Amino acid sequence: MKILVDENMPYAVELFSRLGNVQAVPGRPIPQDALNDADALMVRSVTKVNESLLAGKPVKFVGTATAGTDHVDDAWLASAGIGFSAAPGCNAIAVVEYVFSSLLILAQRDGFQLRDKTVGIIGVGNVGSRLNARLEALGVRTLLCDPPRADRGDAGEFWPLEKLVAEADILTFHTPLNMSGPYATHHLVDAGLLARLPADRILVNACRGEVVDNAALLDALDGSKKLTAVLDVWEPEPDLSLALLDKVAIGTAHIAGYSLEGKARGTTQVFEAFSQFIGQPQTVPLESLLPAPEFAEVTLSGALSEPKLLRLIHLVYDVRRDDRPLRRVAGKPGEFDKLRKFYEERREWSSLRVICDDAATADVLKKLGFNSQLG
Ligand SMILES: NC(=O)C1=CN([C@@H]2O[C@H](COP(=O)(O)OP(=O)(O)OC[C@H]3O[C@@H](n4cnc5c(N)ncnc54)[C@H](O)[C@@H]3O)[C@@H](O)[C@H]2O)C=CC1
Ligand SMILES: O=C(O)C(=O)[C@H](O)COP(=O)(O)O
Repeated sequence: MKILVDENMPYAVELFSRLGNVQAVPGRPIPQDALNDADALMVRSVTKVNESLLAGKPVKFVGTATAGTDHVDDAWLASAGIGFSAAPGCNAIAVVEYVFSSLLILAQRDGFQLRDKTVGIIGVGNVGSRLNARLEALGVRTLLCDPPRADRGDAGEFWPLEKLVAEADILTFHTPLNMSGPYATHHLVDAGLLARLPADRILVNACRGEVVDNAALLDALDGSKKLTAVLDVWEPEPDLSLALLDKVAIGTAHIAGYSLEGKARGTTQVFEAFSQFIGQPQTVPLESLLPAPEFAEVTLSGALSEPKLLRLIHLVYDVRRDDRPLRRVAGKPGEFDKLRKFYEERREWSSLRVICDDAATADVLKKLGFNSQLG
């Protein structure tokens, strides 16, 4: 059995070799001839998986080591009898930590406390619900918008997007890209929404570029009303608007989900789904794959202020390390994808043991996802 894997899937060659012959290939573009004798294909978000890629090929299973699935025509896969699995939630923690780093940097730059702001979360799934829990642990007021969950009658208080537009100081988007239907998200942020947004708001997009009309956002950022934008995703990728990059406070190359843990979970989730599909079920504990972190333990004295939290989280991940290189290379062919391919190792907050002398601090840090303890 031949299994094609995207070369940007850590641990994929090692794991899938347990099940067959593995070939690692680039995902954008995927070499067509490699598909001619492939039984299974493991991709990331940069590979469009549809009839034109796979019709007439022997592929029986497709896995995507990603949370988003807008690059996969799953209806066509089902009609062609091809098995499919994504990796829901694999990198949700990484996206949350990206958003926290960004917001605390803006708080420091603009002289505000996050806990004095209201954060509107649009899309309260794996990312949005974890973000909500961590913001609540810090005492930040949140407003949640998730019409599909509201319509399903899920527990919790869900609001229409317009309430968030009117009341939230910060709007952060964590929806799938839905091109149509009752819950369409394509250009959910358009010129009209941007015009209704009061001054001095922060907008974060770490889901899909097309959820925000990038031309309208550029116009808004060029206008007289103060607006701050953080963009990890662009319309289009990889050829983002250089004018827009110049105007955003933080801009990165679609790496919000790129913690080592997040990428490794993506690989293990599709590996486990595929091993099940072929009748050889196997599970892989994440700890068996991950190396020891660079910084494993720190001690923290006293109560937790936001500036102290900013310094602590930036021992693990500071989003500015990803903003600078994008500004350096944006516009040069191939460089966006290179930043993603040669991504410097990044860990999640849980990799850092924090020994605290203050019980309340230890408690908050645990709720935020650190491995904290009273020592
Ligand atoms: N920048 C990055 O590196 C990453 C980006 N993503 C993107 O973020 C998206 C969200 O990720 P997850 O939370 O893991 O997905 P998820 O599927 O767990 O959650 C998405 C939530 O959005 C809600 N939703 C759907 N349509 C909506 C609408 N019109 N308005 C408001 N809410 C709506 C859904 O009901 C669901 O609760 C993914 O679909 C993916 O496109 C995900 C991971 C990493
Ligand atoms: O999981 C998702 O959805 C994402 O957006 C991924 O983090 C994107 O990473 P690649 O699959 O493009 O490497």
